[in-house]
Amino acid sequence: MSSSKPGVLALEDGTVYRGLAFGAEATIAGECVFNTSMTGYQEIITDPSYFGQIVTMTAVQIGNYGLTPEDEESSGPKCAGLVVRELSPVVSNWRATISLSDYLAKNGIPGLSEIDTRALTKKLRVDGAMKCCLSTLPISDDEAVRRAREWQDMAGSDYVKDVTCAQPYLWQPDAAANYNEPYLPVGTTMNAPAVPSRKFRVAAFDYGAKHSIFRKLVRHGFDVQVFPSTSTLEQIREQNPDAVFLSNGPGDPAALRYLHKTVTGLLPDYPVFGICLGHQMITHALGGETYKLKFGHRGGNQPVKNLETGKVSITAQNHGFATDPKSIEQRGAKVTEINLNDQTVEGLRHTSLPVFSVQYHPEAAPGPNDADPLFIDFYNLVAARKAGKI
Ligand SMILES: NC(=O)CC[C@H](N)C(=O)O
Repeated sequence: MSSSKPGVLALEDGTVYRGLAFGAEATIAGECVFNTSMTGYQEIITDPSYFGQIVTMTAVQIGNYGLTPEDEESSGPKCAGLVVRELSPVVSNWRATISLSDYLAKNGIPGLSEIDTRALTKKLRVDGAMKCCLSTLPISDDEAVRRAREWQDMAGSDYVKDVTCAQPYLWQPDAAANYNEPYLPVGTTMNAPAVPSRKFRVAAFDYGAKHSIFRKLVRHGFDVQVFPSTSTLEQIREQNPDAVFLSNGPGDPAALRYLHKTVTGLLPDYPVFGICLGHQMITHALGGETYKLKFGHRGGNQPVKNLETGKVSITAQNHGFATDPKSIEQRGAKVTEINLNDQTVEGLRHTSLPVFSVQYHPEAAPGPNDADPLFIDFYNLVAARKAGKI
């Protein structure tokens, strides 16, 4: 429940919103973004791609089903702060173990409610993503605006080093996997898709991955060895994986030159599947470019058209940067998917190597599961490579 204590959100353009504080007592600055998902606030808060960002939820009431350990997408909340219209005064869900406010307080993240999130979202859509300051402490409007302006923009910064794993490890299938399948009747075990009898070993770069992506890979026939982002080509080769996966992650993709270099080295040797930041790393590894979108795509209702099949899927997304299509078309790759809202690049495929990627999150969590077939495509690609067919 929100306290009766005031809190403030200030944008770098001088706009100030006053509301009620919840979560931790803190003053933080970051990039102000909005997410249009109707459900899944826990998965959003714990998605490491939001590192450095203050997330505004456009759904009008947040917190009504609480939080549960199985829904964590990483070791804890990763966004810098949370802004909502109404924080639910009740938590009503048999799985809930903690309220949103207590969870954020426990983890040092401030939240702000009673904000006109529709006005804020419209502003970000018109003027673009902005630096901001969120405070649940008694600071003046001027001080909050000053802190917003002082924040060092994410452009040029490496955020991946703050969220990647410390050591390589083998992903262990966990009980939470059961909760992330669609249409699972409560209390039953999962009616799993036929897992192929032959398993492949995938080396997965953790740039700030969500747990659900590893769960999806396991469910589609992969043993997942997770590697820190700084792992070298030699460390990967030593493991002799059948394929490489590049995860999502936070921050500016252009700033990560050491990752571009590693991926350039991997592309000729392994089947590679990249998502979101991983897709952007493939872009840069090929010598292509990424650029910042005006206000990004964040939510579970982003329409994507596959240019090869004509099929449209509704996807889960969370990104502020995109691939420049011309820059990759000159480098041996082609655009396979576009976002129907703004025609920006959502997928690419290399024309001669077994390499493909998507800008969206095929693991959803939260979001629709339209993109599930991509995991089957990846498995089939690896199988074809192992059989010497490609
Ligand atoms: N979800 C992600 O991997 C985001 C990638 C990148 N940080 C962006 O905002 O575009």
